[in-house]
Amino acid sequence: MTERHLDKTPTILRKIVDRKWEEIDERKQKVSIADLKAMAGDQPQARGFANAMRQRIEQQTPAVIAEIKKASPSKGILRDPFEPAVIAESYENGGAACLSVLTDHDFFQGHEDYLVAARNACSLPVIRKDFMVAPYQVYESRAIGADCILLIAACLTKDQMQELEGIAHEIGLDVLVEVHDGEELDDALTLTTPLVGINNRNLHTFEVSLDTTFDLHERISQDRLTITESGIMTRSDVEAMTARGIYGFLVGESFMRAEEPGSKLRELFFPAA
Ligand SMILES: O=P(O)(O)OC[C@@H](O)[C@@H](O)c1c[nH]c2ccccc12
Repeated sequence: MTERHLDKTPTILRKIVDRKWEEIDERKQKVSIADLKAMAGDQPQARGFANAMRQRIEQQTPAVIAEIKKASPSKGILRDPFEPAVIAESYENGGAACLSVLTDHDFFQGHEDYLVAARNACSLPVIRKDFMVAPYQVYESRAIGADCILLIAACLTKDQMQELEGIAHEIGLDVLVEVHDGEELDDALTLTTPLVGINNRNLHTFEVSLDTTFDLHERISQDRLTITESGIMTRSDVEAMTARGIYGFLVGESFMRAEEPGSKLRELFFPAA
């Protein structure tokens, strides 16, 4: 693979990506890419992820991607016991627009089965949250029923992102491209997807600053949908975003730590409802 980001790639991300390539090799021994393509082809039409986001954002209503995540490298275990189907239902009742499910095993304690269980428990579109580096994973995402995939600019070159986006769109998946700085945003804006996520978490230091969104959002044109990601914890964080015209959100931790994730979503985003 071309590794343009090698020197600036943060250690943890580097480790995760190295592990992904091993994992893909292991998986290829069990299920061939041809089998995955066939399974992907047998899936019913995807639930429109980008459309669900666009509809709300155009009405200037919060479009919340509610995340199902058991643990993270920076925070450890977030929720135990962890019941993806119960959480998914709760999120739908709380007014989520879409779901995000972590499927990475080794660093986030996620699983493909969690995505399947969550998606079956509700009618919301679901993004597979994982570290996509190869076409194999894109077909696999469609085969397990995902509606959208994540492309993280910090671990992919522009060419890789364009290739993976092309495959995703060809097989009916939406794409969310994630950036953390101006250079990554330049690459991301060469893609055709309307969904541009700005990660407030610095993957070198794990520090979170909402200024990342405020700064980069200025450079994103109206035809794209900005989604602010990570570190949204309070009602005033939400209001700081909507005051700047940002209505797309991706939130995990603050929901995962709440007893009722959907009630927490409602409290943060729809306090009057
Ligand atoms: O739990 P938080 O701080 O609300 O963040 C959610 C989401 O943004 C975060 O999980 C995330 C953003 N980009 C990622 C890429 C991989 C894994 C996880 C992520």
